[in-house]
Amino acid sequence: MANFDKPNAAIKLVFRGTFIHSTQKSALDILEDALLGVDTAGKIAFIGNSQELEKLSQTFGFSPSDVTQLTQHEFFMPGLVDTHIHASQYSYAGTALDMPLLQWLTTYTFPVESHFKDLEFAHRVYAQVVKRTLRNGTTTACYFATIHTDASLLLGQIANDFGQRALVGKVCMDSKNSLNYCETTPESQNETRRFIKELLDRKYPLVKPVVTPRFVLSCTKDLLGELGTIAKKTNLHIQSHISENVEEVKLVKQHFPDCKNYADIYHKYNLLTDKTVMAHGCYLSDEELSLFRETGASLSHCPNSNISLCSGVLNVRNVLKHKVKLGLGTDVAGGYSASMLDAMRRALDVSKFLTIQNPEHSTLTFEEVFRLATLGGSEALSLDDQTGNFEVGKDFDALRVNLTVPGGPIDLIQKSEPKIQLEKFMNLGDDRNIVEVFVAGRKVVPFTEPTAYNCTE
Ligand SMILES: Nc1nc2[nH]cnc2c(=O)[nH]1
Ligand SMILES: [Zn+2]
Repeated sequence: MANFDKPNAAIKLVFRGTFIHSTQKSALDILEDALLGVDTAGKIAFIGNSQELEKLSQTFGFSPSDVTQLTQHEFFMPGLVDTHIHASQYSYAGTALDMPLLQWLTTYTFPVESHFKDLEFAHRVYAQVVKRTLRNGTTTACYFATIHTDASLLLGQIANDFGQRALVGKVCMDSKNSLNYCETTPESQNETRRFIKELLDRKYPLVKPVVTPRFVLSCTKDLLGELGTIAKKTNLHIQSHISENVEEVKLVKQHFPDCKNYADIYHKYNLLTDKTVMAHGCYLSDEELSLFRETGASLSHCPNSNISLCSGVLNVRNVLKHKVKLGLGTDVAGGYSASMLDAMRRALDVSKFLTIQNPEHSTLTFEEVFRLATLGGSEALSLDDQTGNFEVGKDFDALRVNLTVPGGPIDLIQKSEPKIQLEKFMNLGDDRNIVEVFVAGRKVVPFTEPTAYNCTE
């Protein structure tokens, strides 16, 4: 039986073919020879069996000749959700991975981020990262920008122009560092308020601000307190980093001797809410994970970054056992790849590495990792009422995947079942296989470039 609500908007797209997604009940739900309709508001109006075509076309008022048929080597899957990515670090992605976190920040990261007061430079980098991630199937991205308000607003504008769903954070940091890449406390507070107001005033349908203390070592207690208050008043998302690296955890303990543990510091300043996403968490204790569970805060697992900066290893199985919401992140440029396909592969690698170390460890399956990259990510960002899978009423955020594109990376395609096709795509595929990307029902890849971005760089 088809799933649908009463029709309340006209249908603009209907697809027939294989749909693969995760649900609450199952990491992998495969619908073969299915029909999915998208209404003019970009929402999934119905999903059902193609035998119901006649009835659905009458109920929803579309013509069966308008149905787009997928080939046998194609399927639709939900768009990928990158729960943690530094748009500003994209300019040096793939380089500078020879130091641990704290030295890496002062040697490479802060000098590059300082350049984003130059809006032309910011425009170039931000347009590239939005395009690259969209091409790689990231329909939702949770971005860190830099401390610069106007450049952060520009990132919001560019995501909106290209049609990517995005949470955008102007980074807050008022603790002195050797490079002077920081703000005063009042500056950080006032500019955060201005950033939130100006971004909300623009009424971009898919782009929202996120309160972004960089991490506790970059912020004074006054600033953390004020950011907690701002997030509470505005009911906005919050993002930061937690427990990524041993040296960082040690310093945090020294700076906050009164707090029980790292998670407790954020909690004390009202920064652990059901709209908080914290990156990494490699060294969180079971007690801290329980606090995440109680507050509804989530974690972003960034395996490429954790390996590349030799930071640590997150035990995802243990996080899931504690019922903490969890998604995947690329963490560009600590992670060298902006592709969520890479994040999925590295998540599997890390899990297998844990099994090598301890054969009792229960390795993640590719189905579970698929879930983390889609529905899990949307839950981690508290956007699962809008995106993450193909439930009726959600926005149609989707990738049309074709395993047999000419010159593509996947050979030896036999007529295989959808589950095998998905596994092949996850392990061997790349952006050439992502032939179309939809966000809220709008086709955003291939690009119909806004003319302002029409450059060949
Ligand atoms: N990976 C990573 N960790 C951080 N902790 C504080 N800032 C950062 C950053 O930019 N990247
Ligand atoms: Zn990060």
